[in-house]
Amino acid sequence: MVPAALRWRSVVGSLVAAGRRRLSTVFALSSGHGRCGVAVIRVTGPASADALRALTGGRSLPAARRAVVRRLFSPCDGALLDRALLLWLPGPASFTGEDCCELHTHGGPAVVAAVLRALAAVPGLQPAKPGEFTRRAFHAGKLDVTQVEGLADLLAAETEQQRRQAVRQAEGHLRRQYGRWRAALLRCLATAEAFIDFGEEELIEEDAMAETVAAADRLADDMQRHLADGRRGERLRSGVQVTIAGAPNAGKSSLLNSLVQREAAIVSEAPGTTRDLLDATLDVAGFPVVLTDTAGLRDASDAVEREGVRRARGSAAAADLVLLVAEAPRVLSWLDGPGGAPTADVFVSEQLSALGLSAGTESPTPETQLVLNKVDLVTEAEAERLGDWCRSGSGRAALVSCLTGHGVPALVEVLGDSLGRLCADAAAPAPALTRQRHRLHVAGAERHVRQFIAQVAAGGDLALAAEQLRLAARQIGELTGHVGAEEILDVIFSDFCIGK
Ligand SMILES: Nc1nc2c(ncn2[C@@H]2O[C@H](COP(=O)(O)OP(=O)(O)OP(=O)(O)O)[C@@H](O)[C@H]2O)c(=O)[nH]1
Ligand SMILES: [Mg+2]
Repeated sequence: MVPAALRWRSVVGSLVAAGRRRLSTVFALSSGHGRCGVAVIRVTGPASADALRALTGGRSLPAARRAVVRRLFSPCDGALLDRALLLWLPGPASFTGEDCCELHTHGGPAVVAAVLRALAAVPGLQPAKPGEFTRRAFHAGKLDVTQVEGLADLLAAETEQQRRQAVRQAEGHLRRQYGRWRAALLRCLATAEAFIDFGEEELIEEDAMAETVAAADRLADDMQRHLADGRRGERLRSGVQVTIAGAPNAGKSSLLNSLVQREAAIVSEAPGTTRDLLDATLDVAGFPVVLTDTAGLRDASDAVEREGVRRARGSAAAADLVLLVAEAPRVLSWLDGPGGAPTADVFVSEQLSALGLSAGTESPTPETQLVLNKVDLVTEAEAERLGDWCRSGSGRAALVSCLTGHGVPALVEVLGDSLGRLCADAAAPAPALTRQRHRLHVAGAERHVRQFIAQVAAGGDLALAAEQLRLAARQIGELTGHVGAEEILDVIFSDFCIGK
């Protein structure tokens, strides 16, 4: 009878040799850290089968892709570690394209630590770096860079709409669109090159070139449409900037607190309470919002307040949406004042310029939603009159009392509709680009395609024109990672989880 320790040593010994001649195999805890019911530990690489055998006391591998329950032992001394659910996922039909296995162990930190120690003792195995599983999937051609980005976004998604956009990108929606464009570019390039080689011998039909130019034109238009999305996909990914602005004491900080449902900002009856910008994140109808409270806008004598006002104006100018807060009683007296009763739109633009928020000629005035606060201080009839007046404009009425909470749910609904317009529709058939990187490459590709068309139209050298198509295809290649992916992957994985 061979002693258990010796038996285990011989299992380890035979694996040492195997480990040395093979590529690396990596493992990591893929589920979250801390105490939990079940922890998922993943292994990928050629020694995955050895790892499974080493931890199950040399038993044969389970059937592929069938969950089995087995006891796990330390490969060093044969000690029982846990009873776990195992999955054997042989390549290439696995996430990474390599042989993989998953160990679903009990989630206690000591169990996880013991199983990770046991895996580290298997020859050829080493801990995975952040994003290493996904990097291997990319190198196996399972994912392109846009899908890797989609996965990163899916892991970071905090709202429902972000999740929807990210999951579609991870599933390959952008990949397919860019793949079609690249294929179309290569077809155009092939015809152009055939013309260069054989055109003079009249082996190519005359209208083949005209068709190629027409196809390039359609492609450039597709790219242009894709770019003209008002940054809606990027906004959904990174959050919509909503700035609360208005005169001092209008109730801006009170509104921020009502929307985020906590006392995030200081509220007081002294005008000029808020000095600095205060950000709070919030999920409105599944859309991610960064809500910013600002200093009340006025000509301040105090230097600190003046700086606050400057920052407030900057935040409003850069915002996707401004919530312009005004006090309902003041608006009423303004309506009854000598200026008569102009429409709500006129009021908004007058207010924007009086507060120094209208952008002038350089940048467009930000989208603005008027919010009339302190409706608890006006009569019901007056509130009704204000509501009608608001509806006379292009915006929707938002009469609230931050003190009583009246009208806040209706404002959230109005806000949700605005966000729906400002963000990409995650269910739309045409996927939206979600990063500035995408925008730069698509814009570059479109520019080259248009140059190709212009050069052909001008009767220029076809070889030079064809070079533009090659450059356009290169831009799309960089976008999807067919060209120069490593640097982009390094950036993406720099904040990726270990175990993914
Ligand atoms: N009656 C009434 N008072 C309100 C309401 N909302 C805010 N207030 C009061 O108005 C005062 C100013 O509120 P804040 O939220 O600090 O106003 P603000 O616009 O942030 O003011 P600054 O930061 O100074 O520009 C406080 O005394 C609040 O309690 C409301 O709906 N009704
Ligand atoms: Mg304030």
